[in-house]
Amino acid sequence: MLQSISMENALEILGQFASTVGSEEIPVVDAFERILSENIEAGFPLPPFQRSPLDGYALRAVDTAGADADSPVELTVAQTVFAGCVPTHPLRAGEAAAVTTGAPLPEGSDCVIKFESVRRDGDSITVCSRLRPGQNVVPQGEDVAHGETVLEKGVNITPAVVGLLVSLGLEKVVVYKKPRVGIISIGDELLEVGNPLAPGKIYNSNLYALAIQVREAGGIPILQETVPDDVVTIASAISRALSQNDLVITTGGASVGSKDLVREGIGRSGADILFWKVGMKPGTPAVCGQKGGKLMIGLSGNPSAAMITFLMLVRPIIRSMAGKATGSLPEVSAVMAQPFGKSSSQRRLLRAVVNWEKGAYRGVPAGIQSPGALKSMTTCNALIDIPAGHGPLQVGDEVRALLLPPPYCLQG
Ligand SMILES: Nc1nc2c(c(=O)[nH]1)N[C@H]1C(S)=C(S)[C@@H](COP(=O)(O)OP(=O)(O)OC[C@H]3O[C@@H](n4cnc5c(N)ncnc54)[C@H](O)[C@@H]3O)O[C@H]1N2
Ligand code: MOO
Repeated sequence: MLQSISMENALEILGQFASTVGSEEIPVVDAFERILSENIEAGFPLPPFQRSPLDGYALRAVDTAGADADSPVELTVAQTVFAGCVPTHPLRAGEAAAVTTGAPLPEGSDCVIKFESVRRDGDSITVCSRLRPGQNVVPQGEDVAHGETVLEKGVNITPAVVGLLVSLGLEKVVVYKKPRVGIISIGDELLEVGNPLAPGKIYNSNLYALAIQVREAGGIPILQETVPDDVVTIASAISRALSQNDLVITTGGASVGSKDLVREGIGRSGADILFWKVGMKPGTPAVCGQKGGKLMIGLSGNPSAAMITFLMLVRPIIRSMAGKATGSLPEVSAVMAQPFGKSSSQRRLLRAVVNWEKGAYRGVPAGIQSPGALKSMTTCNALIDIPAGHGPLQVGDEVRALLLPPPYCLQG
C-alpha cells in the first residue's frame, strides 16, 4: 500500500481503472450531455437539396446577361415553389419561379433574386441587374456532405448536436453507459433526514451532496446503505456495493481514530488497498482499494473535505468512465484581493470566490475553511491551489485558481 502520495500520483493510479462501462442506444431527445460512443456518418447531404436562402425568384443567370437599370429584363413567373413543396417543371428560358426561403430550386435555375429587388407586374417580373450563376443559392450538401463523418466518437451531445442528429433523420443514438456509483455513508452519529434531530447526532448530508456530485460528473448515484462504525458491517456493505456497481465511494471513517474502520473494512471485503492519505488539505485521509478491477474510494467524513476530494480525485475518474473528456478543473492565474492568514504546511485547496474584475481574476477566501464547515463550500466558485510549505497569502499575491464547474456555483 502506498501512503501519503501526491494528488497527481493518486490520479494516475485511479486512472488505470477508469475504463468505460459499455454503450447503449437511447433516444436522441434524451441524449443531452451524453457522450457518443460511435462516429456518426451522414446518410444524406445537408441541405438535402439545392435551396433558396431568400424569399424571391429563381431564374437562369444567363437570362439576365446585360440587364441594368437602362435595359431591364422581363421574365415570366411560370410557377411558385413554397418550402416543403417540389417544383412542377424545370425552368425554361425567359422564365422565373417565385420561391420562398428554404424552397427547392427548379431544375434549370441557377440563381435567386430577392423580392425587393424586382418589380412584379401580374405574371411577369422586371430585373434591372445582372446575376451570377450560383448567386443566392444554397448548394445541396453545403453544410454536410453525404457520407461525411459529421460527429466523432467521444463528443459531448450539446443542444446543437441534438439538432444535427435529428437533421440527419436519427431518432436514436449510441452513447457510453453512465457508470453506476454506489455511495456508502459510515458513522454511528448519522441520522437520515426526516427523523427528528437527536443529541450527538447529525444528518447524513454527505450522502446527498456526493450523490449530486456523482450525477454532475456523469454517473448514476446509487444510495447504498448507511452503516455504523462496525468493521464487519462496513466490509459487507463494501463487498455488496462493489458487486452491484462500477465504482464505490464511502464517506467517513477514513482517518486514524479507533472508530475509523474503512481501511480495515476494505481489507475484509477482499479488496486490495492501493493507497491511503493524499497530499491535500482538506481530504488528506482519502483511501483507495480495488477488487476485480473495480475501484472503491474512501473519502473523509468531513463534508467539505469529502466534496473537495471528490472534485479532485473522483470526478475525473467518473468522467473517464462515462467517456467524457478531461476531468481536471480549468485553472486561471488570480491575484489575492484579501489575505489568507494561515500557513499551509500541506498542499491546500482554499475555498475562494474568484471573479474577473478590472482586467484580472481576483480571489478572496470564501469563509470558514475547516474541513467540516460546509457553508463556504456553497459560496465558493473556485479552489485556490496553495503549494505545501507556503506561508500566509497577502493581498496582491499571485495564485493558481481552479474554477468549479457552473453547476457548483450559486450564480445560476
Ligand atoms: N488524531 C487525528 N485525528 C484526525 C486526523 C489525524 O490525522 N489525526 N485527521 C483529521 C482529518 S484531516 C480529517 S479530514 C478527519 C477525517 O475523518 P474521517 O474520514 O475518519 O471521518 P469521520 O471521523 O467519520 O467524520 C469526520 C466528521 O465528519 C462528520 N461526518 C461523517 N460522515 C458524515 C456524513 N455522512 N454527513 C455529514 N457529516 C458527516 C462526522 O460527524 C465528523 O464530524 O479526521 C481528522 N481527525
Ligand atoms: O483532510 Mo482533513 O484536512 O481536515 O479534511
